[in-house]
Amino acid sequence: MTELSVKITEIFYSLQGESNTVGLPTVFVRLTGCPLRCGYCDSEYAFYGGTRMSFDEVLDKVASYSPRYVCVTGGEPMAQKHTPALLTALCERGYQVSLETSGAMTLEGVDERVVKVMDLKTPGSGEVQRNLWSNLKLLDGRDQIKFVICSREDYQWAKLKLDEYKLAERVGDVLISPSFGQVSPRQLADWVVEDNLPVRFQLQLHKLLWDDTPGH
Ligand SMILES: C[S@@+](CC[C@H](N)C(=O)[O-])C[C@H]1O[C@@H](n2cnc3c(N)ncnc32)[C@H](O)[C@@H]1O
Ligand SMILES: Nc1nc2[nH]cc(C(=O)O)c2c(=O)[nH]1
Ligand code: SF4
Ligand SMILES: [Mg+2]
Repeated sequence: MTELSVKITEIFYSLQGESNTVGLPTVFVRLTGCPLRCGYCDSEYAFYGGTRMSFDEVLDKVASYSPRYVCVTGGEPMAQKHTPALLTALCERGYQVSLETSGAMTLEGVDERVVKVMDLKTPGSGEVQRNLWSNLKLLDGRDQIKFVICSREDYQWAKLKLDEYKLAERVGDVLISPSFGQVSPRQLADWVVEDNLPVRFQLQLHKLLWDDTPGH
């Protein structure tokens, strides 16, 4: 059998800056390439280039940090055909594996053990039409849904979707955060409190700590 490989932008060890494992030491595997173009994307450097690595090379690099948590991100990880197999290989090694995804591609075939963090793209992202709503039925109480808010209109849209799809009842956490530098964190926090929204508000911890430097 030929060995499977994936295209990788970076593998690094840092503190989880997002999701409900925020603050936990985590290895990040950032896969190259994304078919979306969210206006706020902070990972454009992962759109092109990258290095093709065999699964063994990826697994060895991850193991060199002896992590408990591994976060597979990108780019859009699900845009590479071998990502589901890589996720399973990471689970087999005993890591607690999470997947950061736009949910624009089907999540069918993703290992049950993987915690899926699916970003529902808002109108303000410019990619709302890419949301694959059928993915919602593949999420369960261990998974998370995320809204990155660019404006008051985005906030109102998120509120509607929360209600329409009963999102808070489907997943472990619905996360809401400001698009960095676009909406004031305080403003978004006030809206959430005012409306008693069933969400977990968050700021990207790594940006507060390390100022958006790649590799953190
Ligand atoms: C870079 S993306 C990679 C995974 C996948 N492509 C996605 O969009 O979920 C990881 C997460 O960072 C978020 N993100 C990207 N740029 C951001 C910004 N400027 N402010 C806040 N969150 C941002 C995305 O919305 C997404 O939830
Ligand atoms: N520290 C840190 N935490 C993160 N959580 C999700 C990230 C991502 O880019 O997907 C990320 C990232 O780039 N850095
Ligand atoms: S889907 Fe993710 S990686 Fe792709 S452009 Fe949007 S935020 Fe960036
Ligand atoms: Mg990031």
